[in-house]
Amino acid sequence: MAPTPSSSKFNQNHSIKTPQSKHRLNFTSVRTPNPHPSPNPNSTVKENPQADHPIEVIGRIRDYPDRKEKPNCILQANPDNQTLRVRADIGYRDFTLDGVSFSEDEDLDAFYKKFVESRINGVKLGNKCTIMMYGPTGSGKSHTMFGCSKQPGIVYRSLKDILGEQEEGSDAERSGMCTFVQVTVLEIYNEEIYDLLSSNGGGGFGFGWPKSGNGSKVRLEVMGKKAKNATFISGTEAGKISKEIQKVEKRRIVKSTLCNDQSSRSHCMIILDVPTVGGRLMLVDMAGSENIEQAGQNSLEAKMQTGKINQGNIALKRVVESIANGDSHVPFRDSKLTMLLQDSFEDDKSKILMILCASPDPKEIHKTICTLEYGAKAKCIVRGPNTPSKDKVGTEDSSAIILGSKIAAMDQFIYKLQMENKLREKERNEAHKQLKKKEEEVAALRALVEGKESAAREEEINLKVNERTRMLRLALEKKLEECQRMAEEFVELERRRMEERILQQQQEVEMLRRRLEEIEFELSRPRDENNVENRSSMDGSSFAIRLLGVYADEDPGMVKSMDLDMGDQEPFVPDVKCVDMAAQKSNGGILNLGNYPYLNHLNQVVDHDVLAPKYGGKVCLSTVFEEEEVEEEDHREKMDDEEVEKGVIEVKRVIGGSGINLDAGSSPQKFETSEPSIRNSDLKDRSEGKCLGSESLEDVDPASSRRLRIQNIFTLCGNYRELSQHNITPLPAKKMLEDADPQSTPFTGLKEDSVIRNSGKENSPILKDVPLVDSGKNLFDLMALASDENYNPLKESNDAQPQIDVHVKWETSKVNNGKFITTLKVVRSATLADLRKLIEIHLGAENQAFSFLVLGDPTGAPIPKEKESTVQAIKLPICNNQSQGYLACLRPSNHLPLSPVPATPMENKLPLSPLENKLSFTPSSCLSVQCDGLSPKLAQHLNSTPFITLRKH
Ligand SMILES: Nc1ncnc2c1ncn2[C@@H]1O[C@H](COP(=O)(O)OP(=O)(O)OP(=O)(O)O)[C@@H](O)[C@H]1O
Repeated sequence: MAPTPSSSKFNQNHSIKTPQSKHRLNFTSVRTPNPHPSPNPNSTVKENPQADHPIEVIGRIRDYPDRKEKPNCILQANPDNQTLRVRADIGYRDFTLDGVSFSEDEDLDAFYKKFVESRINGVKLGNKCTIMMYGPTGSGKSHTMFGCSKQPGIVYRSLKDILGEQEEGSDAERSGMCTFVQVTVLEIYNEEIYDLLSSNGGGGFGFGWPKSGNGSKVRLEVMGKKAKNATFISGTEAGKISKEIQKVEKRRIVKSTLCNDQSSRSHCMIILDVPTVGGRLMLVDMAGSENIEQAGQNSLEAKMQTGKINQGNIALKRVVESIANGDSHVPFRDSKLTMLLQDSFEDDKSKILMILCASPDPKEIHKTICTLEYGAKAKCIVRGPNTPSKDKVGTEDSSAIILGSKIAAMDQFIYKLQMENKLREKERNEAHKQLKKKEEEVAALRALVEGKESAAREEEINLKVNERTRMLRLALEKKLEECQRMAEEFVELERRRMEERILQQQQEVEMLRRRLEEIEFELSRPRDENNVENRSSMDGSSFAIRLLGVYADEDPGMVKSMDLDMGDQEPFVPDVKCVDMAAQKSNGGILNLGNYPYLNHLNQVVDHDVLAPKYGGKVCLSTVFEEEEVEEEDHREKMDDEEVEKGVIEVKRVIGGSGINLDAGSSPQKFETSEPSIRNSDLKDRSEGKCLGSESLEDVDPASSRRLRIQNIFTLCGNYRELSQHNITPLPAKKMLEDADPQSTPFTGLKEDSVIRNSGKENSPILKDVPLVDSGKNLFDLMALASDENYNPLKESNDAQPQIDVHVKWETSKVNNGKFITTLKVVRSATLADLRKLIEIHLGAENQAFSFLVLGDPTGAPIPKEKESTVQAIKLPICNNQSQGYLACLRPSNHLPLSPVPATPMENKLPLSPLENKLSFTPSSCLSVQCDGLSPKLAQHLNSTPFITLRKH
């Protein structure tokens, strides 16, 4: 049997110190300076400057060249290459080592030269060195130790380094100066030591090499700190020995696990003795420390196997901790591995290089941290000085030495902890500073975002805002006060105006009342005084004569009904609606206003049902003509029994000037009167052909007849009243005409031949070309003329006086450019007063205040209104145009508006009754020329005669 290295004669010179001998580890040959001098001057370290770290720890971080996507590296080496930082999501942790190597940066060759070569050189000089690979499974221990096909590992490189490039039979070998080595390869599996160089079927060196890896392994016993009877190979050629080692390497028990396809299930120990110098190199490839479940070892055998593997690792851990702690007992014998490594820890010349293999994979972080913790603890082991006299001293001295060594180790450990603490504190301070800096930046950004850069600026803005708000509030209050004052002034002004108007209207009402009394007085005179002769002799007032004639008892030709409703409350705007009877005829009873341009916008049919409730309770004035439809004079006799189609001409004042077409024939029963003057009985009489003149009425009821007259007159005298409901019973026109006295009525000669014809010219007013019978005809005459569409000028000219044309225009001034108004056809005897009436009708408004200018007059002065009735139209200057008519030049009065439109919007909103409103706009001179035949008071009263509705029979 080949001698074991321990039994080699080269090792006889080395003293073997065990814990039992109480000798502490001490290196004397290869000593590295203490990198951490004790800060404590009283510590034993100072007293023992020889204190040394027997274990050096190097981190070897593997690489994953085969992976396409490399994992994020959780390990980072500091620039000094002695601190390895493990980064995690929650932070990091630093481990101080003697060196760090990343296989990505340094291949095995570089790693070897950097961290291993120096130790190998020491072995060549006779030192003892133990290089052990420690780390979790799959971390690259075997790879680092044995290498791969491309690059050899530490075993082969060290062998080569120790033996050099020697060849067999060289001069050096012949002279005996060459170096040779003895190599022993052991496997510790399941706490058994197997000799990988020996097999049951083979011999030892030269002849005992196993032929193949399949041979059964020889189990060895441990004797002391060595494997008893272990086989070794010796030689001087590195190549040969390397090949043999490669062969036995394959004999290791390898198993595929979840962590590693080729996981080493055993610890492998290669012992290289250099007998010539006494050097010894122990290379230990430990099995991976692993979690049983994680490794997928579920079977009992696998679990026991893994447990045994871990037993060696745990025992080694305990040994390291025990030595680091300075325990008096170091549990070397807890495992076969530690038993064989005892010399490495105890021999002063022995140096341990622990290579911590780790993975940068974040999944392996837990194992990596455990490995680094273990290595950091091993690095702390301190070996005390080996005093020459220690063997001689007694037990007490040895104890003192041990205690001193322990104290020194503890001091060293404390110092290291303090240094680490300081380092941590420094890092914490730096982190705190950075945190503070970041917080300041965040606060500055937040202040910038929120616009709170400075409190002073904000305060300034607030002050400005407050000042501005105060100024605005003051200005607003000032304006409010001003508005309030203006409103009060305006209200006061309006109130005064109202009062003035009320006063004025009261005066007018009083005046009307007096007029009424006068009229009553006149009407109450004896009947013989009211005959035509007497009337014609009364101041030549033709209008009064006609008025009385109209209401004379023997006037059967016309029936006028005038309703008076004293409860009128609605404001109304002057607006005239004339309904052409002829148009009604041709239109089947429906009145057509389309021929009247100024009423075109009013051309809509309004149902009486709509009007009845609206105007039923108002003060109304209406005169209704019921015209018999007579086609020819020869058929008059036959028409007595026929139902006569009736037309209604109504002139209304309606709010807002809305136009109305009345279909009088369609629903005459809706025009029921509320006045006794036109009762149903009266109407019934009418339908029977009786004349409803004053005389007939008096026959029926003298009191009511009188009342009717008074009301008619009152109505004529100027109240603006709204048309109300009239119940019109169709009357045979012929009967009415027969009953009428042609001598006693002013309408004699008018009949259906007297018309007001629409000339059809563009912009022609309704009363254009109106033939004026004579200057004595009043408005009734004129309107009666206008109601006949069958006007024949030739016939008229035969029955009446010859006519003249009067061209009416405004006087040229700054506000009026002499606009032409119309041409009127009047009889030669017509006066300017008659012209005035026609012009006012033509203009469609009653407030047209103007004066006639006699242009031939050298003064050019206007003719006073009182004299208009005395001046004939033929006195006007002759116009030189083709028609050879007369020119009536009108000068608008300044004090009255040319338009009936209210001057101010407030006038539309006056909170007065219609009567009050109307009085302010009542034209004072509207009909003055017509009143020449009456007393001044009556004439004045008639000036405010309202629009009327005529019913012609
Ligand atoms: N630095 C590296 N570069 C390239 N490949 C490597 C490196 N380290 C390890 N490997 C590869 O990883 C695999 C596992 O490595 P290895 O067998 O050395 O791990 P181990 O620590 O010995 O595991 P176990 O304890 O289970 O034996 C091997 O295939 C190996 O070639």
